[in-house]
Amino acid sequence: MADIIIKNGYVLTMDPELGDLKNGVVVIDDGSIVEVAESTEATADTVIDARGGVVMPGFVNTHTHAGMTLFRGYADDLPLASWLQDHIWPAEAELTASDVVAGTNLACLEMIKSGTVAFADMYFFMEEVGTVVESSGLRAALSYGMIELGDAEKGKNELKKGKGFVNEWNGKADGRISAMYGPHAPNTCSKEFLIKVKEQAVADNAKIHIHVLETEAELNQMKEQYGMCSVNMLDSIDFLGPDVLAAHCVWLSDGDMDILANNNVNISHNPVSNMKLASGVAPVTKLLDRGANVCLGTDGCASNNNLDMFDEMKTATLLQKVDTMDPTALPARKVLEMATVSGANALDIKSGMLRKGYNADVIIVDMNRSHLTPLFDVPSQLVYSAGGSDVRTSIVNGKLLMDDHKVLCMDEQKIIDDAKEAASDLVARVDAKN
Ligand SMILES: O=c1[nH]cnc2c1ncn2[C@@H]1O[C@H](CO)[C@@H](O)[C@H]1O
Ligand SMILES: [Zn+2]
Repeated sequence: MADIIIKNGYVLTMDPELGDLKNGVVVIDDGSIVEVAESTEATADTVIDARGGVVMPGFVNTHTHAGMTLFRGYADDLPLASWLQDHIWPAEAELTASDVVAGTNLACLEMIKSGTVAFADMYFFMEEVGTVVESSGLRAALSYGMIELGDAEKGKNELKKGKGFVNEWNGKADGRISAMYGPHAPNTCSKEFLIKVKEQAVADNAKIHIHVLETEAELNQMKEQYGMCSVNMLDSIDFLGPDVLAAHCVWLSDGDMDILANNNVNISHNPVSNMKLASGVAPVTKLLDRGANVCLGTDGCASNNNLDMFDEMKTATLLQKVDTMDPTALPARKVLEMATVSGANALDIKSGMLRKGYNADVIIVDMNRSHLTPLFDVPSQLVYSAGGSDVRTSIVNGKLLMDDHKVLCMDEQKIIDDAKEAASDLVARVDAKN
């Protein structure tokens, strides 16, 4: 007897070999998908009727700072440098472990409700973040954000903290959690420090999550400091490879794109954040033309201001269309692939596709809604018309986290109340200091 059978739904497998099943079944047992077919002989403890819904792999959000949900709406309509240096960093200086717990719980709740099954996070108090993720039921690749600012002594401490986290958390929660090294960016971490980080990551068999060429200011600073851009500098120290998740990659030359693609670097595109902070437009279409693995992230809630991957997909495609002045750019199915298959590849998890042997990380999207009617093309509808609140059911690692819009793994109201309180106390502390 299997654990769960989902039947009567439109199964969008995202598996190029299997394609879509207009009326199919997905059978789940012991955390994995054991069958995806037109029908099944199997029986299960739980049978979910997905009539009127789309059964699909859940989303992989490849760049966020979950704890930053507490800063949702706190400092908007500002350029990145001032946003970060004058508002976010002073506020983060007051953050406590319990604030990050409250913010990360809120983020996990929001992600579960909007169909995200896995995310890559870079932040502080990561042990606490790990504990929250473990109990939420989600899957995550977590990293402690190391900011060294060219200070060798600070660098030593940061790397020690990063290493401590990697050694303790990589593979935890039945393998749902992986731990990465998180050097913040090439302009906030020195070349010498980045060399050490790479060495340590290789030694620990851990991946690296880093911001790269998010702004023109970073590009100019790097040229001044090193006589070359971030991508060239990282390439010069053999930093780049399939173990690297590079967030943003907005200010790339054609040569930089070749380097990233040839080194199989995973690129997290975060279009909403890039538009909100007016950072620029990442050359996604050109990167994809070069065969690069481009995935999708929301970035933190202070620069988005939500964690909804549906918003991210729609924005990604609209932005490429207007940037290239080509309405055929980044079609719906391709952007869905970025949000599922490519994200799973970037985090090296067997999710992002409904296929036998893959993780049972599955969502059901309710299509029986006014704004989703009529339904001619499922990928188009998901990308251009649907939103996070259309997600009805969420399963991660074979466990039901939300069933028919009811969250089963956490106390929704308590999480909202705790986050409200933590945010207002935090802002009061920041105001008292400044
Ligand atoms: O878009 C961004 N660019 C650069 N830094 C960011 C962005 N969003 C958040 N952070 C900052 O990165 C650190 C993570 O450990 C935090 O300081 C967070 O505020
Ligand atoms: Zn970021």
